[in-house]
Amino acid sequence: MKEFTFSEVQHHNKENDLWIVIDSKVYDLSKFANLHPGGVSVLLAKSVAGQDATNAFYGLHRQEVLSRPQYARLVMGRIQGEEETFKIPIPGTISKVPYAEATWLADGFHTPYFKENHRKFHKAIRTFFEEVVRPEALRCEESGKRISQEVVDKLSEMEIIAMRMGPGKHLQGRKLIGGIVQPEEFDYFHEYILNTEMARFGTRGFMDGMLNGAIISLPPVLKYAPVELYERVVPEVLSGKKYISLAITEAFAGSDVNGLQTTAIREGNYWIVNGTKKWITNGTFSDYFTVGCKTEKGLTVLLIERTDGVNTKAIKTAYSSAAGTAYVTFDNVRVPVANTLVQMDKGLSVILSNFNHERWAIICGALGAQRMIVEECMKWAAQRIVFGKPLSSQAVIRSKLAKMISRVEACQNWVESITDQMNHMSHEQVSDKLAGRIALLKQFVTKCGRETAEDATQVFGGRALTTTGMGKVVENYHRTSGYDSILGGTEDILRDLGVRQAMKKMPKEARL
Ligand code: HEM
Repeated sequence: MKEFTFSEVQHHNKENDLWIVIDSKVYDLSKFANLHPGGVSVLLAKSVAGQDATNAFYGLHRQEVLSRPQYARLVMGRIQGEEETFKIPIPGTISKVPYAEATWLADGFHTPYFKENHRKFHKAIRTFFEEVVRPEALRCEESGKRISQEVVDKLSEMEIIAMRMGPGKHLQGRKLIGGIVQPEEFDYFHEYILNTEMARFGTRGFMDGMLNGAIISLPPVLKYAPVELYERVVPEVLSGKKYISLAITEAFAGSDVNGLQTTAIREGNYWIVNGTKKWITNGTFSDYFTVGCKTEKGLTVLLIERTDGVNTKAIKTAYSSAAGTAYVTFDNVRVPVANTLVQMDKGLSVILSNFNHERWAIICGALGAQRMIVEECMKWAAQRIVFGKPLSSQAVIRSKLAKMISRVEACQNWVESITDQMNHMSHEQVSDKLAGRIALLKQFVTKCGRETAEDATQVFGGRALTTTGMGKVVENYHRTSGYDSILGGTEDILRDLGVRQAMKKMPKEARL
């Protein structure tokens, strides 16, 4: 790279002949100045034109701006004898910002839960997500387009779709992340890593679009489908060739699954299904739907294929339509009886037993996102200069940071302890012992997340209100953190469930 002295740079300080230095690199902005989104005048200011504008730059732009190809081209050399300080982290790097990582990932800390294999797995996942998924996530979040087949194929090659269903026999014979973890070794801490890592891009809509529909709709197929149906549908979904959604919620009934109005009426070897479903994640592009229907005596869960009479319509929501959120209608849909996922009229138990894993997965994602917001705020408070000092020199900002850190650390420890319990319990034990605790944990994590979203917005000020620029990650989080607090059960419902479950187990002899 060509080298310059600082005094050489200083001569180029006017329109059409404009150089600046950012972190030891010399940029020629002569042609770019008129195209600069922040305007030309700011670049011609005395403190910027021909000067070292590192602090001015980092007060106004995210680091990623400089790595965009159209801007990276503006570099013409570097200052003699100087080294760059702010290196763009290579994919897979562990952040050194205090509290930006869970303790188990931070240098010099210990963990009773995560083993060497989890660390290897984490490194591979973070690298893969940052190299392959992140660029796609940013593109889709903005355009509203669904995840491309190319990226889905890469996810399936790594067996990420299969791993997101959790540990189990569906992993047998699969080469997970090229063989880094053996199918029988894969546990809920591995799955926790997948869920937290995918939440780190500030792209909440895309995150649901990254086939979150499958993690809630395929488990009933894995558990209850007759052999023939299983052997056809499961390989298609886990290889990313077909998509699947859970269709339970209706405009008529959300958390009250008993109030569903979609009906399935038996006619010989078929069910005739009529009704509507709302807020169906991935519904706009799904081939299969795991559907809760009202039948003569109760509820039945059917696997319905996208055939005649099944229609989906995109619903506009607060987050990106990359999630594929749909309104689904079933009009006289003929569903083979062989597509019944559970013995007739036992549907409610299928739906309810599915909720614990779904809620836990949402918790992990919400935790990953909350932690990423703490990192954003720590960095911003350190680099933003106000009244001649870093933002962190203000006690009120430090107080907000303290609250954010305390919340995320409390959530982290509770999540790790519940995840450990899941590793040691059967499906039935989880339903019996953890349903209430997972419900309480979820409402706690999402409430903390929403409080952190509020604090982060105050810390970033106006920047947290724009979808581009410095505060874009906080803006996305503030706009979308409510999703975690609603999907899989609202906070109020979960608080109630948690306490009801505890009350059921109160010993009769307990007295003050
Ligand atoms: C290589 C040099 C630079 C490049 C490539 C660049 C690029 C950009 C881009 C892409 C934006 C849009 C917002 C974003 O995506 O972050 C922007 C905004 C802006 N830039 Fe620059 N910029 C450069 C240097 C500077 C410098 C030295 C200043 C000094 C004051 C400056 C001041 C601004 C301002 C005031 C805004 C508007 C910020 C806002 O809306 O909050 N830029 N710049």
